[in-house]
Amino acid sequence: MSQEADRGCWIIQDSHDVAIIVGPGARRLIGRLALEYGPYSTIVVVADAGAPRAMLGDILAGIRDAGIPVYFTELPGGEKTKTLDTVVQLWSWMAKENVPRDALLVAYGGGAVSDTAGFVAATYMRGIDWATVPTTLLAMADAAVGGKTAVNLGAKNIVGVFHHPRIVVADIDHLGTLPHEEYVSGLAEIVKHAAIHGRDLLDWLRGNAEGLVKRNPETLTRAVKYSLDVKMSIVSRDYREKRGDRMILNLGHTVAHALEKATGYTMRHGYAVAIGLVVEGIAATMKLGAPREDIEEIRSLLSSIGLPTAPPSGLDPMETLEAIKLDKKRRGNRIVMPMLKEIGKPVLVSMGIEEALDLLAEAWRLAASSGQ
Ligand SMILES: NC(=O)c1ccc[n+]([C@@H]2O[C@H](COP(=O)([O-])OP(=O)(O)OC[C@H]3O[C@@H](n4cnc5c(N)ncnc54)[C@H](O)[C@@H]3O)[C@@H](O)[C@H]2O)c1
Ligand SMILES: O=C(O)C(=O)C[C@@H](O)[C@H](O)[C@H](O)COP(=O)(O)O
Ligand SMILES: [Zn+2]
Repeated sequence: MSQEADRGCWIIQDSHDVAIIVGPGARRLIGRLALEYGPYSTIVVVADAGAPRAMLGDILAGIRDAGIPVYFTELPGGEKTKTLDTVVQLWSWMAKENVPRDALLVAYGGGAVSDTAGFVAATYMRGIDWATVPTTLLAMADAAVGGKTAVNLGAKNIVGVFHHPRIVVADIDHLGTLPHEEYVSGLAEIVKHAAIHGRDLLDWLRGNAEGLVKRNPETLTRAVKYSLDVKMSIVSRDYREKRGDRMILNLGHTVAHALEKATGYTMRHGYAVAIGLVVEGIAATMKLGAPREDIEEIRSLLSSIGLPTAPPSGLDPMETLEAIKLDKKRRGNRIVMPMLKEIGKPVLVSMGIEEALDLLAEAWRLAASSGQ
C-alpha cells in the first residue's frame, strides 16, 4: 500500500488518480506533482490564516517554479469557516477572477478549511481538481484523505459531496507550530483508527508515546502513515459509504457530532471524538457484550494523551443526543452505528432511534460517573 520515498517521505498512494505523500519537507513536491497530475492552467490557493506562513511561502514558490499562474486567498481557520457563507464567498471570488475549469484548487490548512475548500472544488463549474496540504495532525491523519467534503448547516457536515483530492501532501514540518490542544485533538482520530485496526497499532502508539509527545518527525511520519493506511483500506472498499463498510470510520462520531453541535462547535473535533469513542464503547459493552477491559484500554490511552474521556457536566444527555436524528447514518426510524465487538473488530449495528437514544444516554451517564 505504501513505499518509502526520498528524504523520509512515504508515498501512501501514487496512482494516475491520486498521490498521497507523507513526510518532512513534502510541501516542496507540490509544484512537481501539479505538473505531473495536470496540466493545470491555473492554481488557486485557499489558505488557513492560522497555518504557518513561512511554509506557505515554500508552497507558493514551488508553484511559481512550476510556471503555473496562481491566485491566492485566505480563510479564518477553525470550525467557524465551515459554512455556506464561506462557500459562496469562494465561489464568487473564483468567478470574479475568471478561474477556468482546468484550474487546480490547493487547500492549505486544517480539516475545516480542507472540508470547505474541497466542497468548493467539487461544485465550482461542476467540479475542478483539488489538492490538499493538511497542516494539522488531525487533517494529516484523517481529513486529507477519503474525499468527504462538507460544511455545517444546523448539524455537522450536512451539505457536502464526495470529491477526492488528486494530490495530498502531508508535510510533518507543519506540526511544530500546532498548539498542544490541536495536536492532541489529532491523536484522537489516530487512536480511533488503531481501535478499528487492532491491538498491534494501539501497542505501537503506546510504545511510541515519547516520540509522539516530543513530536519526533520520524514517529509522526509513521503515525500519520499508519493512520492513513487504515483509513484508505476502508475507503477503498466503500468510497461513497453506500455498502456500509465506510461507516466504520464514523466510530465515536455519533456522539461526537452531537457534542460539537451542543457546544456551538467550540469543542475541538478530536476532543468530541475521544468522548464519543468512550461513550459508544460503553454502549457496545451493553449492546454487544464488548469486553469492558477493551473499552477501558482505549479510554486510558486517550486519557494518557490528555484527551477528555467524559462528557462535559453542563450538557444534558438526552437534549444533546437529539442531534442523532440528523445523523447521516440514520435510515428511516433506525440508525446504523459502528461499534466495537472488541478491539480490532468493528461491526455495524442497526437499531431504532429511540433505542439508540436510551442506550447512548445510559452510556453517557456511566462515562460521566467513571470519568469524575
Ligand atoms: N473530511 C474528512 O474525512 C474529515 C475527517 C476528520 C475531520 N474532519 C473535519 O476536520 C475538522 C477538524 O480539523 P482540525 O482538527 O484540523 O481543526 P481546524 O481545521 O479547526 O484547525 C484547528 C486550528 O488550528 C489552526 N492551524 C492549522 N494549521 C496550523 C498549524 N500548522 N499551526 C498552528 N495552527 C494551525 C487553524 O487555523 C485552526 O485555528 C472538523 O470540521 C472535522 O469535521 C473531516
Ligand atoms: O472519512 C470518513 O468516512 C469518516 O467518518 C472520517 C471522520 O473522522 C470525519 O470526521 C468525517 O468528516 C465524518 O463524516 P460524516 O459522514 O459523519 O460527516
Ligand atoms: Zn472525525
